[in-house]
Amino acid sequence: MFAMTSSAQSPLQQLGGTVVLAGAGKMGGALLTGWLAQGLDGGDVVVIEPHPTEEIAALSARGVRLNASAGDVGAVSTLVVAVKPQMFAEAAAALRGYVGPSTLVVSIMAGKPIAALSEQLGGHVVRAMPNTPAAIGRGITVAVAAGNVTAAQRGIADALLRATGGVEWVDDEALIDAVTAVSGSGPAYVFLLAEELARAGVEAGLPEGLAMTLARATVAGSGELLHRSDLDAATLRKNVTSPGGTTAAALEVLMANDGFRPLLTRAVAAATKRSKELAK
Ligand SMILES: NC(=O)C1=CN([C@@H]2O[C@H](COP(=O)(O)OP(=O)(O)OC[C@H]3O[C@@H](n4cnc5c(N)ncnc54)[C@H](OP(=O)(O)O)[C@@H]3O)[C@@H](O)[C@H]2O)C=CC1
Ligand SMILES: O=C(O)[C@@H]1CCC=N1
Repeated sequence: MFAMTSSAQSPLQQLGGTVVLAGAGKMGGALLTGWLAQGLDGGDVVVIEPHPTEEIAALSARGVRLNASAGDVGAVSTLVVAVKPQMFAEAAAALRGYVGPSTLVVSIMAGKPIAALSEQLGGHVVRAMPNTPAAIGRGITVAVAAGNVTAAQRGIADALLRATGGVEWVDDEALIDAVTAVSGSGPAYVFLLAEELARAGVEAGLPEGLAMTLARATVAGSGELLHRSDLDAATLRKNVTSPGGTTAAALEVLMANDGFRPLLTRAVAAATKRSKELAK
């Protein structure tokens, strides 16, 4: 768990009303963890979730209200929509009641465009794409605001998203499909790398437990080095690669014409295409 800032300094203390989180699954739950860790008062949060985990249900001890009806919630400053895009049409019917004329709606759903959100929910829409390292304050989110989002609302969205890591604002909504494919889905590619590195280690003769320990520590340590270093990824890679050594032998395979580049290009293209399909 990352450190909590003092409540006096947290912009999450000044959101000016209730935050409703619809969908407290893997990503919504990660965001909520981040908000509470960064000083958002549980009493300012309502979670709408048909099947809450024990962890989410236990947050009632911190004042979080679970499945409070729209009529009981009062003025909603912000509705964060974190249900699956395939569930949105069904969810929207119930969520509309939480949205007033000046409610900020922050959607993290893959694919769903601002126009669909505005049409189904009303309010002032920010479309955002976070990723699961948000749970430890190390996420990265890209956000785009509808034309009717006020500067104050943009500040609220920024505070909520920044509580879980970095935030990049863009003006062009069309970028979000590729963003989803790179950083939204990206953690899965990195975890797959850890899985496959361990598997390849076992094939090279390592005991399974040791192979997983090495793969996990290598991916995590390399990620942390990339995070902390001023050097770019290519330079850090070159720093591992002794001339005529073992890394050069491996990179010859990974950087071949049919290697990592075309594979990742195809993977990102497939995810981008899927994001566009989810718009419907
Ligand atoms: N996972 C990730 O890494 C990322 C996900 N996203 C986006 O976040 C959203 C959620 O994804 P993820 O957390 O992975 O999915 P999950 O299935 O883990 O979470 C969605 C949650 O919403 C609940 N739910 C279903 N219907 C409703 C409803 N009508 N009202 C309120 N809650 C409801 C689901 O309950 P039940 O399971 O019972 O149906 C579930 O707990 C998606 O739109 C996804 O595109 C964005 C960035 C990254
Ligand atoms: O797989 C998905 O559709 C979601 C969006 C990005 C990460 N998970």
